[in-house]
Amino acid sequence: MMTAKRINPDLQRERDAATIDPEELTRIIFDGAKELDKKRKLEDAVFNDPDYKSIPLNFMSREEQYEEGIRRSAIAVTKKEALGDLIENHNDLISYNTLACGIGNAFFLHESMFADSIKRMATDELKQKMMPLQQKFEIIGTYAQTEMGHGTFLRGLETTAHYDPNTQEFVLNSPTVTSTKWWPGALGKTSTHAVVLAQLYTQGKCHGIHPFVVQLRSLEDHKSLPGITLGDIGPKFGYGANDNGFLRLNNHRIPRENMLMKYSQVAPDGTYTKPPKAELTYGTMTFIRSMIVRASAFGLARGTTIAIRYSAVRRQSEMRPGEPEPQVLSYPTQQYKLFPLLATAYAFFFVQKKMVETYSVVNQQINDGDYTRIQELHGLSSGLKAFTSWATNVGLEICRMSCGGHGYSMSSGFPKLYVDFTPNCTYEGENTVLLLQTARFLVKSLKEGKRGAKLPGTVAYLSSNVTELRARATSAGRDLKDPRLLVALYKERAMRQIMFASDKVEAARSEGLDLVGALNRASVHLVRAANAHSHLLVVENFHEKLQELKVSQKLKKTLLQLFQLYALDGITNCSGEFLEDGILSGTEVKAIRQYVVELLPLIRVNAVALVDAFDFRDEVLDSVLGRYDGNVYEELLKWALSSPLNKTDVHPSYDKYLKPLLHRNRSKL
Ligand SMILES: CCCCCCCCCCCCCCCCCC(=O)SCCNC(=O)CCNC(=O)[C@H](O)C(C)(C)COP(=O)(O)OP(=O)(O)OC[C@H]1O[C@@H](n2cnc3c(N)ncnc32)[C@H](O)[C@@H]1OP(=O)(O)O
Ligand SMILES: Cc1cc2nc3c(=O)[nH]c(=O)nc-3n(C[C@H](O)[C@H](O)[C@H](O)COP(=O)(O)OP(=O)(O)OC[C@H]3O[C@@H](n4cnc5c(N)ncnc54)[C@H](O)[C@@H]3O)c2cc1C
Repeated sequence: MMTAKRINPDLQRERDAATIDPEELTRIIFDGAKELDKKRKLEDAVFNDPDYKSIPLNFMSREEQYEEGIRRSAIAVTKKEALGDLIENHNDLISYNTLACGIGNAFFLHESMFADSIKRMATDELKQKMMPLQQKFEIIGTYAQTEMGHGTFLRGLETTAHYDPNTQEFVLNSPTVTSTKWWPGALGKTSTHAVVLAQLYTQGKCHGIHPFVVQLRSLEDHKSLPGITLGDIGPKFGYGANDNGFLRLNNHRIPRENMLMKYSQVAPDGTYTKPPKAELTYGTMTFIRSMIVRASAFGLARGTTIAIRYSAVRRQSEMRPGEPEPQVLSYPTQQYKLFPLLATAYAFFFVQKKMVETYSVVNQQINDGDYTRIQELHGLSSGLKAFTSWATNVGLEICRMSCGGHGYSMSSGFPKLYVDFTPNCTYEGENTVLLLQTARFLVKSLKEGKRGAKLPGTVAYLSSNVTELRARATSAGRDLKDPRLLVALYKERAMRQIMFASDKVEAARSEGLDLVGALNRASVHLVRAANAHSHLLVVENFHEKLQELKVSQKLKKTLLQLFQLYALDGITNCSGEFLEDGILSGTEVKAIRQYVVELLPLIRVNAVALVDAFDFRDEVLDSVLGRYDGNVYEELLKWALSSPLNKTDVHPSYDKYLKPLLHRNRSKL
């Protein structure tokens, strides 16, 4: 993209009129001036490097995309070594890789799920052998769990690992077509190794799924090893540069030591020792789920940046004859589409920080052998992953449509943004399934709370009862814009939804259904309850952040408006749940609907500044509509002219097909 020469005057006016300093907010989003500086230096390192330049992805075939992804990912590994202090932690690494690899990081799973599984679950000996190879990129790993027949139901996986005490090896097989490993990223062509999840058999008994490190390809010529059949699963909705793959195993032998045996073991004679907690095998998924909350915040921030900047530049429909056409951002309906999403992006930025903090604290406890909070972490990460990724998924499509026709062009950046984001709702646990996991934890917590047990932080409110919650809400006063009241209202709504779903579970139980059957019968209500709980966590956390942040008064006021918009708009979207138990009256819901509309012009003053604060460089945004300088029309024309179809004035198909058609009657004339 060209460097900005002149800023579009409409966009400049928006920036001049803002009451907040976007930089103050950017520092908060990126955890302070030092971290922000590091982020920007990383961006400079990538975008000033000619090795990272390529033709736009949209003009490449899938094979070219794959090759370009590998090229960039490979050079990113070598260049990263020269960046020293700029890459201090996992977040820096993700940011760097996302920037450098651009169209798709071929080694994401190598550096996340493959490495994390080994770190988390391997014996010290296996760790010492594998980690240096992994870290120096002498091998490339992926995480092969999902099969053609099962992704969600892990206990139903069919791949087998039979222990042979004579050779002290596991023999791996894919016994059916449906047991073919299917979907793992970078499995088809790139990876040399995988953590493979398989049903463990020893001494004639099945002990359920366990992870094994399996070499797939030769480290000399990259050919697949005997007993291994590998390939790419073909083109997908998005992720064109990634070789999501399939894997079949045919009597493939691996040494006993390649089982990840920190928690469960198979002794040389085949004796099995079970783990202290079966769920420990699932830890790597919890880790990525918590990262998806972060990806949701960034995804929605990116969508709203494009849509709001473009809406400030786009003028349409003179209201009265002769009047200048207004910026579409000035229409209340356009504001109503976009500003609640802007507020949501901020709410998600704050909640992802909480998610990451909680994950790191509980994960440390798990490493130290304390498993008391493992269920809470699972309930929290599953709920927030599902809640935030669904909202972002829907929000991105609203952003795209708010850009009218130009939103449909690849140049808008939306098609790639959407197709790459939407699998966040599916992978790492399909969202409905995850909300059911959260609900299971909520129902249990409610029961324990009633028994007087002390509940962990995120569900502590379930040890109160609705009368207490109602009394607390009333004591907060009845100013419907008061954050304390809004949090109390969300709390009561969540509690009531959880109680309702629990009652349905109990009713099914009293009809004689077992717990699983009862949970299944009540599952629609349970999903609603988990959703309401996750919504509450986002609202409550946003409120806590408002109180903690040490910022200028002007920014505080704007953040408060965003909080109010997020919370009030959320009520209007689920008003039935607030009305049915009298948490709010019909008159109050109507008043809230009006407050939402009244907040829109207040946010409007700072809308562009609020998206500028997300600090997306044009190269990252990759959108003609969302450019910082707002020079949309000139760049749209340039973009179209660069389309390969425009390389020649007359396309070769003219001679092949059009000319014979157009000229077919000429000889008869
Ligand atoms: C600058 C940009 C910045 C961007 C930033 C970030 C970028 C990040 C981007 C992310 C990109 C990600 C790419 C990832 C690629 C995808 C990888 C995959 O999909 S890999 C494939 C992913 N595949 C999937 O995710 C598969 C989904 N399926 C599953 O996880 C499981 O089958 C299940 C959970 C649904 C059921 O399991 P099952 O064994 O049948 O269990 P039951 O139901 O019978 O419950 C038994 C007990 O277990 C308990 N428990 C369960 N889980 C956990 C846990 N994690 N922990 C603790 N506990 C857990 C449960 O609570 C219950 O307890 P209790 O009530 O008895 O006390
Ligand atoms: C882009 C992409 C990358 C991926 N990368 C990897 C990877 O690297 N490694 C890997 O191992 N896997 C990977 N996966 C696979 C992914 O993890 C699974 O697709 C995911 O876990 C969902 O499982 P499924 O496909 O079996 O869906 P299904 O479970 O078949 O879902 C289909 C429908 O059934 C419903 N459903 C299923 N079970 C229940 C239930 N118990 N109760 C109610 N409803 C239910 C779901 O809600 C959904 O509506 C990837 C997938 C994608 C799309």
